[in-house]
Amino acid sequence: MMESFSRLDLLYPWIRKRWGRCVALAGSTSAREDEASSPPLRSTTYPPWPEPRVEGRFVRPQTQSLAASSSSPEEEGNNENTAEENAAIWGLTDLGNSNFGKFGSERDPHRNIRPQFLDGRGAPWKEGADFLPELMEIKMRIQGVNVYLVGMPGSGKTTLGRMLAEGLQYRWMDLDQFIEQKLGKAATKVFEEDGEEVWRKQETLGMGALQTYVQTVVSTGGGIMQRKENLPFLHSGLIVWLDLPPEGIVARMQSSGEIEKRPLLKAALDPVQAVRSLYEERKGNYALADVRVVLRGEDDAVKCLKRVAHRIIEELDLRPPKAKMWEEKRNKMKNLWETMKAKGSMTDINEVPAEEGGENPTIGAIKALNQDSKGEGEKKKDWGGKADKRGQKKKGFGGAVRKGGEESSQEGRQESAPATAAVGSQGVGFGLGLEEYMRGEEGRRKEGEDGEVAEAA
Ligand SMILES: Nc1ncnc2c1ncn2[C@@H]1O[C@H](COP(=O)(O)OP(=O)(O)OP(=O)(O)O)[C@@H](O)[C@H]1O
Ligand SMILES: O=C(O)C1=C[C@@H](O)[C@@H](O)[C@H](O)C1
Repeated sequence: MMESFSRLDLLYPWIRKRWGRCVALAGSTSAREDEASSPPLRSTTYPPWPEPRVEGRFVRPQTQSLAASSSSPEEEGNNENTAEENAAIWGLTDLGNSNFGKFGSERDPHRNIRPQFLDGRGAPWKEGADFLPELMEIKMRIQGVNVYLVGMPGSGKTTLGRMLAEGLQYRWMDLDQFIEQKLGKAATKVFEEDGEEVWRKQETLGMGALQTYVQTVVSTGGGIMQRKENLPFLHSGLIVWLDLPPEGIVARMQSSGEIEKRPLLKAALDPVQAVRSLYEERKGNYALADVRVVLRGEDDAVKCLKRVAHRIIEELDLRPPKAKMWEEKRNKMKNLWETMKAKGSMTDINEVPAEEGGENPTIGAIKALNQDSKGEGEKKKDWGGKADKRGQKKKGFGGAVRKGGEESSQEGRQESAPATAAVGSQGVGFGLGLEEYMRGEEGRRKEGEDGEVAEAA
């Protein structure tokens, strides 16, 4: 039962940090060790959830329908766009019946409600309250940035993503579902009828659209780390790799009947071998995530989520992965915001001022994608600069599966992947958090004290 908020609840993360976690978390490297040394979880009272902060703030595009409402967000005192408007700015114009609409702040079903702790299938998730303090601590420490779950198909990104979003009281979005709804067909059909490249472009555009959101957990597609143009987007948030071994993936899918629902996987002669070779191909790229969570197939979703929470906190403690980058981003966004304010409005993404004398690489990537999708569509290079041999032949997950791994051994792929530093140097660039996030907690506190926005961090 929920009880009233006490001061101890607020202090709990710090108390735990000082006395509890040094035993529980320090130096634990394997998932099993994590489990064994978890701090005793308490059945806790928890504070009322704060009002979600306004997200998705952006200058309205001057389209016919929107021009009447406001040309200057400041004047109207309401400068948040709907999800569709943000998506339109990023080139996603035909959202149709998309899931994405749910994430518009005004219509967010999660707004103002307490977490109900349902698991991925809608069953009550009673144990959730036990590790709510950990979730609260994560929420405080990541300051509203998005969490991107990455990992192999079947690793639990959808299931755990929903639960994590609920626990953090974030929005949740499944990128696969979003694309499927936008294109009006299942991923497998897109791969078969239009080719992998079409899917991959939509993934990148979707990631771009998400850059105007904060406080969102995104369950990405299994191939998201395979494209370097997605990395600046992913690195604008916290990337969590759900690392479930191939055996666990196949066992889960077999027991839930999912394998039957995936015709391409079903067609594999040896599913474990097929998943394993895909895993080998990809693990070097997944390893660019900020947090790797080794999961066990036999653990239920609540246990898995608990491990996810522990690992995120552990990683934030051991080597704060993004603090510096987030700070830089806030500053960049502050400059951008001020420029946009000075202009009164912005009509086109192309008008975003180039940073440091060059084109913003993120925007450049989006533009290139848009152009490419209009024209012939030249063959993309993959990470290591090699031409993508798989092209339309590979049917994503299923394509690799069917080939039983013969094609997927890519020695040297890991070495050829750009280092995280190189990713950082592309500049996470654009889009996250906007005004609220730029100011950050400290800025907001300071604003409260002296009535004006202060530099965050
Ligand atoms: N911890 C868990 N315990 C048992 N089953 C799980 C667990 N997590 C997920 N599952 C089940 O495994 C299957 C795959 O999970 P899920 O769809 O969440 O993975 P995913 O990473 O989103 O996959 P994809 O990338 O293919 O969409 C589902 O049937 C789901 O119910
Ligand atoms: O692993 C992959 O390449 C894919 C996984 C799915 O989530 C979808 O994103 C799509 O089917 C491709």
